[in-house]
Amino acid sequence: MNAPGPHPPVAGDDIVASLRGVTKTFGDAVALDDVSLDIHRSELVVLLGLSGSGKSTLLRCVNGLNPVTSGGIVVNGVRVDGASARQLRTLRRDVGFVFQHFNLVGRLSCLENVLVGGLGRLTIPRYGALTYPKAMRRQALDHLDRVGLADFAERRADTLSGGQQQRVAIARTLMQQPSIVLADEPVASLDPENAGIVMDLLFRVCIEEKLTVVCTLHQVDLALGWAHRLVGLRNGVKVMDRPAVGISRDEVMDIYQRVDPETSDASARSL
Ligand SMILES: Nc1ncnc2c1ncn2[C@@H]1O[C@H](COP(=O)(O)OP(=O)(O)OP(=O)(O)O)[C@@H](O)[C@H]1O
Repeated sequence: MNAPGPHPPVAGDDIVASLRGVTKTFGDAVALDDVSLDIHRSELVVLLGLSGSGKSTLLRCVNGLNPVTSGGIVVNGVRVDGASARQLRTLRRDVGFVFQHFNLVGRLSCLENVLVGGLGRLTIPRYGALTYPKAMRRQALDHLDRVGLADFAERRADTLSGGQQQRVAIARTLMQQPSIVLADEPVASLDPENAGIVMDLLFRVCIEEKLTVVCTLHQVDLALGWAHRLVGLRNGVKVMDRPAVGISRDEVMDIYQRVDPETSDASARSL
């Protein structure tokens, strides 16, 4: 596997997702606290922070899975908070989601799992790979080839290793033809070697396709190697938002310092 990419310049300056003063609470727990953030087209943003700092909640707010408590989110021109169910369905067709646990249908073949990514473009449901249009089957095979799994097309997904399953999930996301990809700790359940391979693959194809990516990650070195921008969360507060170029590992590790809950707000906001 090649070394991480050289931080290619961001292709566009236009903002495709914008969060303004977003707060999300679950009962008494404040998962996001007045977070504002702009994501630019083709930008690769990595969210870092301790477990429970609000990273997954932020991703889920962006595609409307978590309604915000206050504040506003606009994605591809659509106001997510307050969007109708129909608007959300349309939005989600354009926003791919890569999950930690892959979310494949284990009893289906790899090819059919990838084809599922294209369902949003069809008007009637399909059962079995052969019921999809031939052009889509060819496309799905191409995506499997791209992630190095063309030979596994007919294999049941649940017979693959975790790393292979995540590669199928990446092919499924490509099949969806999204403009934005949200990835929630996509390699958290993989061993370090496979984590590196899968992350390199995900970032590489997203950069090649000029996709906008927001990814939560605990692997700081991978984030430093690939991301255009690093955003740090601590106790739901945005404590860092910087281009990845020029930032040191120590500065990134600062995000992971535990803080006294009595003073966390003040110290976090002052960063
Ligand atoms: N559905 C929920 N109900 C209640 N509390 C929740 C819910 N989802 C998240 N939280 C709380 O919100 C806070 C942020 O959680 P979140 O999962 O966003 O953190 P995270 O940074 O993604 O953590 P991890 O790295 O472990 O995935 C935590 O205190 C969590 O317990």
